[in-house]
Amino acid sequence: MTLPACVDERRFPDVETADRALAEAIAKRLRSAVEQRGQASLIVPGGRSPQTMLRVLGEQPLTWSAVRVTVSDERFTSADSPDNNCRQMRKLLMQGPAAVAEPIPLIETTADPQGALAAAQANLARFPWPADVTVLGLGAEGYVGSLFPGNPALSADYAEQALAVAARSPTPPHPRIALSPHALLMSRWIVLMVVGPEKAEVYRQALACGDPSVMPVCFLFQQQDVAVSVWLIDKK
Ligand SMILES: O=C1O[C@H](COP(=O)(O)O)[C@@H](O)[C@H](O)[C@H]1O
Repeated sequence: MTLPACVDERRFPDVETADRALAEAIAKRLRSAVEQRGQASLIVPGGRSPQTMLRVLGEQPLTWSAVRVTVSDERFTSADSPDNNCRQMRKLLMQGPAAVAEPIPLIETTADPQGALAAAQANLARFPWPADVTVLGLGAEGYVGSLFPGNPALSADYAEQALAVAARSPTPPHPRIALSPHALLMSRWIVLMVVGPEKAEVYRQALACGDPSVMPVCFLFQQQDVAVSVWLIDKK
């Protein structure tokens, strides 16, 4: 299958090699952003795909105090819940050298669900856009972040969108907040982690599908402004 012009696929024989290569590539970009602009910004996903990579990335030498980090999406959970993506980011990435990076949470309290979207927007105003690096996981139904099939943001005009949008997982329990397609495409480099044969099959289906309202990841493939590297491990 011919790949979209914005996509380059990088295939790896195993997860360890892929995670180390990605951590080193991200660190290189963040280092160069700090050198050129005095600051750097990074978006990371929740879920299982990035877990080891985040640990390896957090050990990389760079001026982490100049780096702001946020998550691609968040669930309405308490900050100490194992399901909280920002908690995972702090626990895995922000150890060792990366402990001094500045985290920007999307949801800080579950006490005010009505005000949560406005609060997320306010937090995201502190994030230096465009993101130097945005890492995304690929969900089983072809979603990225918490942009699940049918989310209205996937069929709206991206240029008109807010940075964060309301989202709901098809399987309960948590309502969510997701970075919008507009926000995710405001990146200098996007990496899509496709880990394992099942996800590789989802990725191939998405390339063939081409409709973001059915397989949300497709919105990454239908643009020409941002390079998207697919970090592909299609073996067990
Ligand atoms: O719910 C979510 O799932 C996706 C994919 O997770 P994975 O465990 O299949 O890697 C993740 O990227 C997203 O941030 C998370 O909230």
